[in-house]
Amino acid sequence: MIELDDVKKAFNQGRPNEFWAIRGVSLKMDANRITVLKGPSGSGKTTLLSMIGCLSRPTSGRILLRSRILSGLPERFLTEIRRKTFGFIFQQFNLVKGLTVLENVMLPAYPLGLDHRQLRETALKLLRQFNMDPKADSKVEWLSGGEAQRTAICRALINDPEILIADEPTANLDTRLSREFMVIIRDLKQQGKTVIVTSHDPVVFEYAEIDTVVEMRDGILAEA
Ligand SMILES: Nc1ncnc2c1ncn2[C@@H]1O[C@H](COP(=O)(O)OP(=O)(O)OP(=O)(O)O)[C@@H](O)[C@H]1O
Repeated sequence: MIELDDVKKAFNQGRPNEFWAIRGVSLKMDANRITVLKGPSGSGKTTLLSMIGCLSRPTSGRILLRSRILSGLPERFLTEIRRKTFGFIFQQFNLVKGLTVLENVMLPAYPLGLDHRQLRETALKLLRQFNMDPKADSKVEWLSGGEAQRTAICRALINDPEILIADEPTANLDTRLSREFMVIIRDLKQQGKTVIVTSHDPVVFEYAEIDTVVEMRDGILAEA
């Protein structure tokens, strides 16, 4: 489903502080699988994930989604693919303070211009699924860690993405909540989602339902 072909990424290219964060990664990720990118801090996991999720572009090499080359597409196509194909869960969950749980979940769908009432129904349905409906009208700043996590998951799912991308999703969670997160990920896979997670948390990469663990070191794949 996703193919990386000798992908490289440089920051500050051509300047004295030029840095190659990804130095040539080739990788295939199948649909409906859970893939974990693991590796030490600074090994390039987030950089690689953001290129897969069309949040940034490779300096060289190709990224293909269902055999379609993404890396050369103009920005507006890339944005559209990003919105419709990917759901994102970030380490700090990145919920928008001052807004309610329901408003946060609806946010990624606004640019798609859907009917507001229908969108609200979809968001409430997701919140019910994750037992967050009693908190729909609460401001996100008052949520517990587990509630913030479930809100972030609902938000990532609002556009019914095929691929869920999670960057260090358990970094701020205790072991119990981290395990709960993995159960949710497993359920999402059973519903047909493809999941790509970066993590250096053993609760994540040692979880039995993981299909593939890809290890990174200094911007390349570590030898198995
Ligand atoms: N915008 C940037 N400009 C310059 N260097 C960057 C930039 N973003 C990342 N880097 C560098 O690229 C390297 C890889 O960073 P990345 O965030 O991908 O690592 P990571 O494996 O996700 O680390 P962590 O586990 O700590 O999140 C790091 O050395 C980082 O300092």
